[in-house]
Amino acid sequence: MQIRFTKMQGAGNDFVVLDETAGRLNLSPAQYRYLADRHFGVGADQILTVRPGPAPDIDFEYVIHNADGGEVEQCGNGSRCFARYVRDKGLTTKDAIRVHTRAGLIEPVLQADGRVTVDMGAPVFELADIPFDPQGVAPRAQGSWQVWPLAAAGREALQDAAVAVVSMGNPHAVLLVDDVQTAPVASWGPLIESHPRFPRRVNAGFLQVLSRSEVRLRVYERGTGETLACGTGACAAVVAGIRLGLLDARVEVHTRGGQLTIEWAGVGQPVRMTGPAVTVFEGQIDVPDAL
Ligand SMILES: N[C@H](CCC[C@H](N)C(=O)O)C(=O)O
Repeated sequence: MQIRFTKMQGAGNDFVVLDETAGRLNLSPAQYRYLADRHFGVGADQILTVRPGPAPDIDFEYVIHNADGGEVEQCGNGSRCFARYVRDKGLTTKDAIRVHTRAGLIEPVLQADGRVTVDMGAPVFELADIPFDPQGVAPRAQGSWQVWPLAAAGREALQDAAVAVVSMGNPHAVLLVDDVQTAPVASWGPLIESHPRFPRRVNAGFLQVLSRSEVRLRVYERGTGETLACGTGACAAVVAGIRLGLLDARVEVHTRGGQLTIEWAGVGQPVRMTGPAVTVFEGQIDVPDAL
């Protein structure tokens, strides 16, 4: 099957964008994996699919698949690239669009400086909605909030690890570290991602607080591994930092791939994320029908 695609990146988190506004491609998980493969396919952290909106007052639908081929609820960096794509392709003339995702409605706004600001909706803390199953462990008070121990059979390396848990429509576990450069992302990331207390797995964020308005963040993403940036991860990390009493309402997040600005006014309020969205190249690829 010949497929046209656009390669994009937001703070180094990279995407293959597919246009289904004129009809469905009906790809399988194996075909999504093929597109994301950095040796046999195009190569990307996630595959973003553009579809017509499900209602007259909603401009588009946005579908996200991780590199492992699994469909997920939300992608922050991808939402900015999505907005850039539909504007540059002339699929809309608006600078502010309403987009339906599995996690609900988001509203990206194209800024004059080329960055994109997205209302990512309000974070969710109810454990069952993360989802997070404590499996009998109790939270530990930390600062003005709480964190959850991760010690478990088969995960002895996580003996001293405890995380804040937040959903941005997709699940996040946020671990405070002294230095992201030396943080055990490669070793602890997979152990947290597939931890049995997260029934749908989880994105694992490693957060270093530099000041009340500046942090460094690395994320081992569910279904993809460590990425150069994670937009929903930046939102979740700042929300956790604010609830723990460590951060103010507007925070600059330094990731390995670039800088994101996250703003949150408190529980019940939406998280606003601002950052880059760049088209890298366009192409066409023959995706095998049977994989
Ligand atoms: N790996 C994430 C999806 C992509 C999120 C990330 N790329 C972002 O920018 O938010 C998950 O499984 O929930």
